Amino acid sequence: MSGYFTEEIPAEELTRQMEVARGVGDSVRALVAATVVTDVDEDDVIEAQRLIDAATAILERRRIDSSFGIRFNSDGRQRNWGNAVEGIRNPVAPPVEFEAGDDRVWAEFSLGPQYEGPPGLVHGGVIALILDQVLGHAAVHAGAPGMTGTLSIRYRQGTKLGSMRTEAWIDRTEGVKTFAKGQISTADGICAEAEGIFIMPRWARELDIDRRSRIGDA
Ligand SMILES: CCCCCCCCCC(=O)SCCNC(=O)CCNC(=O)[C@H](O)C(C)(C)COP(=O)(O)OP(=O)(O)OC[C@H]1O[C@@H](n2cnc3c(N)ncnc32)[C@H](O)[C@@H]1OP(=O)(O)O
Repeated sequence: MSGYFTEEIPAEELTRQMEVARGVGDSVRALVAATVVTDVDEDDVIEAQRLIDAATAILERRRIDSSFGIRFNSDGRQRNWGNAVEGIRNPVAPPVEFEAGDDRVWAEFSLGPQYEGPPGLVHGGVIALILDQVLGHAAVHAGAPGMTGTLSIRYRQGTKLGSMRTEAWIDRTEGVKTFAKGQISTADGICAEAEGIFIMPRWARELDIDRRSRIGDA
């Protein structure tokens, strides 16, 4: 499957590139939030738009001819900068940065006004997006990665925009299927719970173990 790359960037250089990528990503994230909630006069909006279009023209001077994909570096780090949940250079991504313990993965993060569904609450599709990723991450962490086959979500209460936590763990594995569970919570308690089945796809079952372990990475 294309979109997985191997690269050799010296460790210090990769760290420097990550700082630049995070910087531009964070700036555009702030821009997106400001665009949603700005209350300035129309002349200022039009002036801002002119500057944004100029910035876009600079970024488009040179571009890769595909989506970003996943790039594995020789120092063990990976770049998934285009990922919709974790991608540091993708302004659509909050980004959510996962941590891993013995039996689960988790992340604390914040969702701003650009993720609104019902007034003041996170859009249900955004909740699903994050739960898909955290459950998939738990499958990878358990050494049983896969593509999402089925994802079921129970929305227990509205999730207020702002700070929240997500976590996930593996319930069981059955052959090529990994059953994961997880949740999103705020200061109000658990807001949504999910169960997912992650499946090592048929084409990946043929790969060697090292390449197969990368399937769930995203
Ligand atoms: C570190 C970074 C962490 C990254 C986390 C990543 C999280 C994000 C993950 C995603 O967003 S993945 C993108 C969304 N998902 C997809 O695009 C998947 C699209 N579907 C497929 O690619 C295939 O349909 C799929 C891989 C799910 C299954 O195809 P296969 O041809 O491998 O299935 P096969 O027919 O061989 O069936 C294998 C087993 O899975 C079962 N199965 C197949 N499809 C299923 C399904 N959809 N749900 C539940 N079970 C399913 C099937 O019954 C069977 O069970 P048994 O082994 O018990 O017989």
